[in-house]
Amino acid sequence: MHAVSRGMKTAIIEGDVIGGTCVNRGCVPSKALLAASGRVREMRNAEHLRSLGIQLDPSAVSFDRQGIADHATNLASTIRGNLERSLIGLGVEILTGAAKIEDNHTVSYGAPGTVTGGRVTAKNIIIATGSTPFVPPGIEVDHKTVFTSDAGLKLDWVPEWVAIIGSGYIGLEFSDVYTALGSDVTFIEAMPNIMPGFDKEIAKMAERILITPRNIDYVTNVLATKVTPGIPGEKPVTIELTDFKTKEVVDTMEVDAVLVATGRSPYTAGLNVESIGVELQRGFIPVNEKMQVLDKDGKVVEGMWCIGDANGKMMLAHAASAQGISAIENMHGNEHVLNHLSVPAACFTHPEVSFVGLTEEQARAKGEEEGFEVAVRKTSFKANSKALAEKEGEGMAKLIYNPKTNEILGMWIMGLHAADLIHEASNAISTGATLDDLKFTVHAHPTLSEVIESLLRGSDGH
Ligand SMILES: Cc1cc2nc3c(=O)[nH]c(=O)nc-3n(C[C@H](O)[C@H](O)[C@H](O)COP(=O)(O)OP(=O)(O)OC[C@H]3O[C@@H](n4cnc5c(N)ncnc54)[C@H](O)[C@@H]3O)c2cc1C
Ligand SMILES: NC(=O)c1ccc[n+]([C@@H]2O[C@H](COP(=O)([O-])OP(=O)(O)OC[C@H]3O[C@@H](n4cnc5c(N)ncnc54)[C@H](O)[C@@H]3O)[C@@H](O)[C@H]2O)c1
Repeated sequence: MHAVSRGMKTAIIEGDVIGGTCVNRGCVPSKALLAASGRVREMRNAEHLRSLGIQLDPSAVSFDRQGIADHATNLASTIRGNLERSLIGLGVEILTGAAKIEDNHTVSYGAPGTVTGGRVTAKNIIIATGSTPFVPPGIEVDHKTVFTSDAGLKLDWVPEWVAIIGSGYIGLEFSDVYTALGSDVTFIEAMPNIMPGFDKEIAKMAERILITPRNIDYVTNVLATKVTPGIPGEKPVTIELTDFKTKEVVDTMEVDAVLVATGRSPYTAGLNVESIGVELQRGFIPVNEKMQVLDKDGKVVEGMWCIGDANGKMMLAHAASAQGISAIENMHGNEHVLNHLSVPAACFTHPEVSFVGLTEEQARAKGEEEGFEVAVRKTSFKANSKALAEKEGEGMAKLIYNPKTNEILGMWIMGLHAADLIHEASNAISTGATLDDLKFTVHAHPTLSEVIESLLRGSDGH
C-alpha cells in the first residue's frame, strides 16, 4: 500500500492466503480468542463483580467453544477479505504461487517445484516471507494433542490440562485463554525464569498477577526433549524433561495436551537466495539498517530488500509494516532508518503487558559500557482514578531514563490497557522527545494515561 502511495507499480506474490501469519494464524485470531475468553474470566470473577455492586452466579456463566472458535475464524476471514479488496482497489496485482528468486530483478512463481505460474521482473524486490512455528527436535506434533499456535488458534477443544512449552508471548497469551476457559496449565521453560524476555521486575509482577492466582504452575531450567502425542480422553501425552545445564533426563509428565510455543523459524527455505549470493544466517536473510539484502561478503544486493520475520530483526507485525514503509522510502530516494528501539510491543493477557525500548537490566548494562547513569521512575495503577473506578488497580508503569540528558531509554507497563498506553513513550523515543519536552503535557482526567503523566512529571515523589 505504501509502494502504491509512492506511485510504484506493485505486485504481491503469495503462496497461500493474503494476510500472512498476522491476519490468518497470528495477531488477529489470537486477539479474538483473548477477547472472548477474557469476558468469560470477567463474568466468572464474582468477587470483582461484587465489588462493583453486581451479582452474578459464576456457575451460570457458560460459553460455546465452537462459537468462540468461529469468532476467531470469522474475524480473520473478514480482515483478510477487506485487505484483499483494498489491495485490488489500489491496483496491486496479486500473483499466486510459491516464489523463487532467479536473480536480483527476477522472480518466478508457481506450484512448488515448478515455474508454471510465471516469471516477473521488477526494479525492486522485497522478500517478506515471514516465519513458521519452530518445533524443537524430539517433539512429535500431531496437530491434535501436541500442536503449535497454528492448530491451537482453531480451539478444537479445551483440554483439562495443557502443558505449554515456552513462556514467551504465545505461551502467555494462550495461558490466558486456556485458564479463562477452565484448563489447568503447566509451563515448561528452558531458561532459569519464566517470561525471560521481560524486564525482571515486570516479570515478577506478571507472575504475581497472571500466574500465581490462576491454575498455572511451571518448571524452569528444563527442556522438553521428547513429546509423544496421546489420544484425547484415552491416552495422555507424555513429556520427557531434561535439565537445561546437565542435559540429564530429570522427569516425565503426562498431560492432556501440549502447546509448543518455543519461537518461530524464518520461512526462507526454497527461496533460492543463493542465486543472489546470499548466505542465510540461521535461516534469516541478512539486511542492513535500510532493509537492503546483504550478500555473503556483506555487500548490498542491488534491488533486493527483506522485511519482517524473515530478517529476524523484530518478529512483530507492526515492525514488519514499519520496515516495509522504510524500505519503500529508501527505494524512493528518501533515506530512512527505522529506530527499532522505538517500536512498542505488547502481550495481550488480562491485564496486558507492554513495553518500548530497553529493560532496566539492558539499560544498566548499556550505561555501564557507555559510561552514563540510569535512573528509574515507577508508578502504580493503584493511584489512578480511572483504574480504581474499574476496580482494576493492579499494575505498574516503569520509566527507564538517562537522568543527565532526560532521554527515555525504555518504558514498561503492566495493567489495564497497557498495550494502548505505551504509544506515548514510543512516539517520544521515535521523535527524540525528552522528559523535559514532555513534563508539562496534559492528560485528560480521569484516564489511564495519567499513569504515564505521573511518570513523565515524576509527580509521584521520585
Ligand atoms: C499466535 C501468534 C500471535 C501473534 N500476535 C501478534 C500480535 O499481537 N502483535 C504483533 O505485532 N505480532 C504478533 N505476532 C507476530 C506476527 O504475526 C508476525 O510478526 C508477522 O505476521 C510477520 O509478518 P511478515 O509479513 O514478516 O510474515 P508473515 O505474516 O509470516 O507472512 C509471510 C507470507 O509470505 C508467504 N510466503 C512465504 N514464503 C513464500 C514463497 N516462497 N512464495 C510466496 N509466498 C510465500 C506466506 O504464505 C505468508 O503469507 C503473532 C504471531 C503468532 C504466531
Ligand atoms: N502479542 C504479540 O506481539 C505476540 C504474540 C504472539 C507471538 N508474537 C511473536 O511471535 C514470536 C513467537 O512467539 P513465541 O512465544 O513462540 O516465542 P518467544 O521467543 O517469545 O518465547 C519462546 C520461549 O520458549 C522458550 N524455549 C525455547 N525452546 C525451548 C525448549 N526446548 N524447552 C522449553 N522452553 C523453550 C524460550 O526460552 C522462550 O521463553 C515472537 O517472536 C513474538 O514476537 C507476538
